[in-house]
Amino acid sequence: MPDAEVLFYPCLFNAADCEQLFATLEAEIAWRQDSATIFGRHHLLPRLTAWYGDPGKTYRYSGISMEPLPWTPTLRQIKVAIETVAEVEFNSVLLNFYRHGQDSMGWHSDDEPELGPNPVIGSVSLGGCRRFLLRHKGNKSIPKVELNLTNGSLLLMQGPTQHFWQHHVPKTRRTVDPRINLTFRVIQ
Ligand SMILES: O=C(O)CCC(=O)C(=O)O
Ligand SMILES: [Fe+2]
Repeated sequence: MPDAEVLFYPCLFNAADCEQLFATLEAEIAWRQDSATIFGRHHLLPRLTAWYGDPGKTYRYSGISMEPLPWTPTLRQIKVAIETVAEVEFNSVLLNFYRHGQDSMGWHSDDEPELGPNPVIGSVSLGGCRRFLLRHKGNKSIPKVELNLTNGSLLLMQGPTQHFWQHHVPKTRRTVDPRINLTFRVIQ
């Protein structure tokens, strides 16, 4: 991929660990359905979300401001596991719960100013496999890149990726298992 640094580890966690991590996170995370304000109108987000991290690492996007909840042992366990691969110390994590195929994430870049100039995003997937697409923002002749974010995988996006590329998780009419995604971040 030009103008990007994207690394994919299909099996960071084994099947037994994935099952246990999914069940714990599904039960213990304070999932909520937020609404985003677009042109002055409120829209429920098509997924559940939660924000955990070090105290004071406030996260703002689409008119939402989230104060982090404190790390749980399970979140710390996942954080430590991916930090050895990413060689970065993350201080916060945005969690997404895709309940079914109609839950999704629209095209965006993770380029909020508080993420700094070249953010490292460590994205862990648990549960149902979903398609993940990347498209170049400037040059439409560069083909889209498609990945299947499998159970137990880690996707690292770093370097200039967020400047030049957007990504999304499309809806699907297929029957898919619920999916938990954790995007670990460094808030400046
Ligand atoms: O669910 C995913 O794989 C993508 C999540 C994402 O892009 C985000 O939280 O910024
Ligand atoms: Fe993202």
